[in-house]
Amino acid sequence: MTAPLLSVRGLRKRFGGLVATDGVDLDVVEGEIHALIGPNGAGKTTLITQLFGELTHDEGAIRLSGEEIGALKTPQRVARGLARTFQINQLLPDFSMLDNVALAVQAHAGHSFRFFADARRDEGLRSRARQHLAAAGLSHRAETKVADLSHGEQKQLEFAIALACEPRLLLLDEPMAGLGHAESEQMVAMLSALKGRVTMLLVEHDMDAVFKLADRISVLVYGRVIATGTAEEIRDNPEVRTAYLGEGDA
Ligand SMILES: Nc1ncnc2c1ncn2[C@@H]1O[C@H](COP(=O)(O)OP(=O)(O)OP(=O)(O)O)[C@@H](O)[C@H]1O
Repeated sequence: MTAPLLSVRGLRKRFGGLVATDGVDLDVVEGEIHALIGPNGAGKTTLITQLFGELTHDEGAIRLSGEEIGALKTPQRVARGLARTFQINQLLPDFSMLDNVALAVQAHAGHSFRFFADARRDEGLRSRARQHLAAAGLSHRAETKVADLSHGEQKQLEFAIALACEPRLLLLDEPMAGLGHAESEQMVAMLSALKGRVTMLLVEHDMDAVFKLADRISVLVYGRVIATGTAEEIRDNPEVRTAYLGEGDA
């Protein structure tokens, strides 16, 4: 088997007496969409924040392409290819989508662009930003102000901004949350189109979306991965059915 892009071993995080992640082992292979599912409170968000370095872990190892990154701060992890979708409130509401993505390209590119380049004028920055907007299915709305976007479009814009970091592994925490049926379908189409181009670890409660998108699925219960496999394997796994899917989520 090819060495995994992300390899997590024995990751543990305690909040006082509560063990939120309890020795997580997880491998994400280059090119795949790997979904992480599990009941409320299973530790999925805690795991994502530990991977991104916003929360320090108590024990365990996190390796990206074989390099141990567990002691690194978030910006150093981003420099090595990790990205997480930004929160909507970090967008600039009075600027266009294109401006927002161009600013993200500028922030990520650092010295490779002119230091004082104006992201609202520099054609190099804007051309890269247009490519990321196209990948997120937003080309037709590039000049629209963020304040005028629908909730679903704002979520797609988060992707375009995450893509501006040119990630090798994108961490997605519930991208379908709060979306209506049509918006969810659009999001699934957009993620499908990105498949293979960016490796993704996707935390999601929407099982239809998970089963459509994921190459492999890991199930987290009480802070531990109890199973990893294809959609079919996970659906047929009796332990998973009892611990999660049997609850009526699928
Ligand atoms: N900062 C914190 N301090 C104390 N407890 C926390 C903290 N963050 C999370 N927890 C607890 O850790 C456990 C795991 O929470 P987490 O949010 O990671 O679960 P989750 O699987 O993402 O849940 P959901 O699907 O509902 O988002 C929960 O019991 C939660 O209450």
